[in-house]
Amino acid sequence: MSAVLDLQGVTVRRGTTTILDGVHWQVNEGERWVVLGPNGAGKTTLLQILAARSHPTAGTAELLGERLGRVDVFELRPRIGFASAALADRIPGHETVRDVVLTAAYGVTGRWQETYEEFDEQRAKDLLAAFDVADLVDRYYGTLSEGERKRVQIARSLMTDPEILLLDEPAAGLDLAGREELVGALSELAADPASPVLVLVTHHVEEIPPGFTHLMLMNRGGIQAAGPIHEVLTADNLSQAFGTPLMVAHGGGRWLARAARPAGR
Ligand SMILES: Nc1ncnc2c1ncn2[C@@H]1O[C@H](COP(=O)(O)OP(=O)(O)OP(=O)(O)O)[C@@H](O)[C@H]1O
Repeated sequence: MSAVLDLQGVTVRRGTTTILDGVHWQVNEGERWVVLGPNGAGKTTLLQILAARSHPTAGTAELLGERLGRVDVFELRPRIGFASAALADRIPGHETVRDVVLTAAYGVTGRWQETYEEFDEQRAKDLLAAFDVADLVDRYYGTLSEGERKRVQIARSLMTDPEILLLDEPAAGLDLAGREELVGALSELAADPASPVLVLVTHHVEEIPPGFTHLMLMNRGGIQAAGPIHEVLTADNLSQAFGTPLMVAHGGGRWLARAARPAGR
């Protein structure tokens, strides 16, 4: 069985700066990955490659068996769901929630003159229901709370029934209740065998939904450690990646991290 994502020596340079430095990484069918790392580690740059929105400067990236540089990215992108703050910023505030989700079928963010089948309409409704926002279907996107927007964005990213789903900091900006609801929804997504391969980027171990199976810890454009989450998410690995002594605890399917030495001592 070939890997769903296969990066071999992926390097990204911008000018004289090396942002990703020889990344080797494989993701297989059924896996649910968290990518964790400090500011500037290269997480967003990595996701841009995985979303077929950027090419490596060196090395090879195979997404769904297709090598970047040898494939029409416009055919590849609908097979890869992607939700990020940058994409969300392009959604017009006057778009209805229904259209925000529906327009993903054409890979656009504003409804124009496309026609949609009843099948598309039903799928959009089902996805909104799956993320508990079905009752918002006629609301304008610009009137939603941040938590509601995040759920709509994830529903949108699943509209094309992708084989990979990339989520860039989905809990950023949410309050505690909003974060917990989103973590619950993502945990259900992770548990569903019909879900695509999931890759979730975050800065915080508290945002890792139960059911995520693997972790890649990034640091300075490289991989600090990668593998099954219970092997990789250790105090030593986390402390090295974030450059400060940290402790890690696990319970009830959730993770928690804090300074190894309590503040003030
Ligand atoms: N076009 C560019 N030219 C020069 N440097 C860049 C460019 N794009 C990104 N960088 C640098 O590459 C590094 C990695 O950026 P990236 O956004 O991938 O990190 P990140 O892990 O997503 O960070 P954060 O957690 O803060 O979002 C940063 O130091 C950033 O300043």
